[in-house]
Amino acid sequence: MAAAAKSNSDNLTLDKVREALIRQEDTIVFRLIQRANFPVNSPTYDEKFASFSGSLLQFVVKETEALQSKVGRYENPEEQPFSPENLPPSLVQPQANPPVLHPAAASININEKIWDFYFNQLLPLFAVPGDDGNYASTASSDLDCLQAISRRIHYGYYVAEVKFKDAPQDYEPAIRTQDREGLMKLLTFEAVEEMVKKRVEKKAAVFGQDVCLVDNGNGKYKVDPSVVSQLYGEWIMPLTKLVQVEYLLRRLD
Ligand SMILES: C=C(O[C@@H]1C=C(C(=O)O)C=C[C@H]1O)C(=O)O
Repeated sequence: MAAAAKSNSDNLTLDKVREALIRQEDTIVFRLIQRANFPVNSPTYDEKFASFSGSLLQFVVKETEALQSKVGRYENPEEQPFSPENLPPSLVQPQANPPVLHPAAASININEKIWDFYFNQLLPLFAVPGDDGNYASTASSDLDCLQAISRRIHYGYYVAEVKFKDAPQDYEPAIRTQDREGLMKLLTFEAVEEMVKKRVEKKAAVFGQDVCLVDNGNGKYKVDPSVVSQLYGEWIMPLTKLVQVEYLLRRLD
């Protein structure tokens, strides 16, 4: 949870936000490993489900998000739905904490981009071709992956907020001129990005090996560690930065 980032905006530090991102890496790696238990299972996506207007996957996403919305999931700014149309309202009493983020965060949802790269580019890199008939498990496992990745990317709101608060004099001129490129330069730390890619590759190797009592496993990984590094380098970090830029552009509204 975003406990560190949420209690009070004065408690928000870049170190704490980065710690939260590091913990989320574990979740993402484990969820990919879980999804890799099943082959691609294309009928989950390609066939219309019963009398529903879309696929089994779309049905699972819509129904799961409706339930989660009722129990307050989307009251957290970093939780953004994939199927936002006609979501039922939360039945949970809103928390009285003072808001940490600028209200603009609520208008930034880039889940369409996440959905697109996940199914069209990432999934074929780590799920083997084939069909074992486990479509329901496949769909919920996909949603688990999508939600973990989406939360990590939309956590960019907090990263941007803390960077802005730490150096408003640097960010304000670029925000006033709506200078996307300038903002992107200000918030990018290439050395941090290189460390993130190396660390997630190592996590995928450590978490995804077969554990045996007699030796150190067979050297095979459940998800190729270089795919996890690619996931971060090509999609997760660029999209986290996109969320940061979108948030900052509206930060003075
Ligand atoms: C998230 C941050 O902002 C940028 C994005 C990063 C990421 O998504 O991991 C890493 C470094 C920065 O270029 C950060 O500074 O920690």
